[in-house]
Amino acid sequence: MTQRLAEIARSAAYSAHIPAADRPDEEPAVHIAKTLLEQFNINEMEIIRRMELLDLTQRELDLLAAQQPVIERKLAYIVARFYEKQTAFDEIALLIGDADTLARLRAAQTRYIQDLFAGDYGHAYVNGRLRIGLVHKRIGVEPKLFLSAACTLKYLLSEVLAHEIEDRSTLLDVLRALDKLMNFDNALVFDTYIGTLLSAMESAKKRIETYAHALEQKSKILSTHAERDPLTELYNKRGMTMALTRELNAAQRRKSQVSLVYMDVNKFKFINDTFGHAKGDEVLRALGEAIAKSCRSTDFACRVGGDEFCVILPDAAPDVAEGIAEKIAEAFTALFPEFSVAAGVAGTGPEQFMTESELLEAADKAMYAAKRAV
Ligand SMILES: Nc1nc2c(ncn2[C@@H]2O[C@H](COP(=O)(O)OP(=O)(O)OP(=O)(O)O)[C@@H](O)[C@H]2O)c(=O)[nH]1
Repeated sequence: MTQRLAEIARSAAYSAHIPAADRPDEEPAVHIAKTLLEQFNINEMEIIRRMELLDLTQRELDLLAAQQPVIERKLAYIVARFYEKQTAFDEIALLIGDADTLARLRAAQTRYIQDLFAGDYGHAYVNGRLRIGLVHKRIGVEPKLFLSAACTLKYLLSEVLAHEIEDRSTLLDVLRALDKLMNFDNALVFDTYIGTLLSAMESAKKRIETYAHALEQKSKILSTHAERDPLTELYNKRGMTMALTRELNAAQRRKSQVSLVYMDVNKFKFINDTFGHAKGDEVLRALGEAIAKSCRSTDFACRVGGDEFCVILPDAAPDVAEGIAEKIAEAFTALFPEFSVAAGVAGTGPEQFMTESELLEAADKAMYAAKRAV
């Protein structure tokens, strides 16, 4: 390993030796607080590895640095020719867009050419190449356009070097070194380009996940609404049907009973007609509350339409359901002594089972029988 590469390796080994927490320049894991080198995990060892992969030696780097005076003399010419060639492509001219941008790009390109022959290919150099990838991604320069620029520049530099270096063997060595260094640079540019693309995709994915979660919550709320009666907040007919089907299936599996209380307000039409619709609503809400308070959390209190209510009681025999119906009726009459409710009960299981509609019909019939008996 040459002297400069050995120095880089020593400093990498030194920083790897110190625990992360004790390293003064160690940044917290916040993305924005990290340098590009840190974000892309490029340390001294990585720089050396990349150079080794391209067989780019210190001798070659020194050879490039030795060409600095030649390049410095021809710098203005190279930059001018470079933009002449690049802006001949419509899409590149369009991308550059205006004179100010062109002036900024000229300055950046001048610095890059100087860097190529400055002899220092450490941290600052690599950081500069990574930044180019980042900027190209941000302003939307596609890799094919970047490669076109890299090719144009290499051609111009080779042309100038070929003109200035008389010794053919030295010229070939310099051109080979230049080729390797520019490949080293391009790999860094592409790494940042791809890395930036990936993090943009990652953040888009996160945004989509957040959006999907919000949608899921919203659809849960909507489907809850679809099963609820807005006046009493009890299950509506749809919610009742779903719950009854589910509970009958579960009871058949468990070989248990399901009972149903069916009830309505006696002469509700009269209440509406005499005291008004608002009073009718108040009575319905009160009955809904009385039902909800009288049953267990595993029961389903439902308003199936108009003044008709029902309670599904899983794991309950009809006599338990009778007790609940009485409790509801008492709670209702305590609120409205002048009004009354009628209730009917039916049960099914644990061996033989009625269908949903048979059970509903049986409870409804029992309710009408009770109504007639008053
Ligand atoms: N206030 C109010 N009335 C409703 C609502 N939904 C239905 N109704 C009314 O409830 C009444 C139900 O009347 P019926 O089915 O004849 O019941 P009823 O008068 O109690 O008769 P019986 O059951 O035989 O005692 C109808 O007048 C409907 O217009 C509601 O949400 N609010």
